Amino acid sequence: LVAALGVDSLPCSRLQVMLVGDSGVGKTCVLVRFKDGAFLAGSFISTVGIDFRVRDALGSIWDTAGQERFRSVTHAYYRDAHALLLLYDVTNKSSFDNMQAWLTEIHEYAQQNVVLMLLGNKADAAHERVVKREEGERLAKEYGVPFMETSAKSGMNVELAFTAIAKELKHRTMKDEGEQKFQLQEFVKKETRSTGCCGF
Ligand SMILES: Nc1nc2c(ncn2[C@@H]2O[C@H](COP(=O)(O)OP(=O)(O)OP(=O)(O)O)[C@@H](O)[C@H]2O)c(=O)[nH]1
Repeated sequence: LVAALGVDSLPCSRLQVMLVGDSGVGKTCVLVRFKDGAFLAGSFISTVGIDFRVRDALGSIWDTAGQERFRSVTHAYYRDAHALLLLYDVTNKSSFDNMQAWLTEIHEYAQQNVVLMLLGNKADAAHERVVKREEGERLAKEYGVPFMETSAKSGMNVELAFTAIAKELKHRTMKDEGEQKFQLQEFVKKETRSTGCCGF
């Protein structure tokens, strides 16, 4: 997992990362893209409850069901998560409107110091886009969370999202206080700028 996350070592053992957000926003696809470098096109198989796609001795990345009926199952896992990737779909307005409810839920069930990142997925689908990048940026700013747009289809920013949270977790658990503090927000801003995130 540590290698998959793109860092050399992670002092904190049993790291848990979770992907959350409405059904159909692309959580499973983002994780499959990260893990296998592939895109699951075509038929959409909804996740049931909770499913882990990446696991080793050091930790796991959990894919959760977005459907309301599984919510009580996923709540139970929130408090063990060290990091949460919260996704909406840029082609689905209600998935974006639901972000506030998700953020409230995270606040209620997750650990106070959980590493959180907001992702606007399906950025490749330019013609179907209904949520502007600026709207995502505004919401993220309001809640003080880092933000980027991703595409499981093209792979845009998928690895970067996992690398950014892994770097943040690594720096948080580092014993060496002399090390300069890692700034997740700054890292994300710089990296998304340098990769030119929205070239569609
Ligand atoms: N164009 C485009 N389609 C995507 C992208 N990511 C996912 N999809 C499509 O969106 C649909 C839903 O993707 P999933 O990854 O299964 O969604 P999910 O969030 O895991 O859904 P639940 O398991 O029900 O919570 C699938 O048909 C995917 O092919 C993307 O980045 N771009």
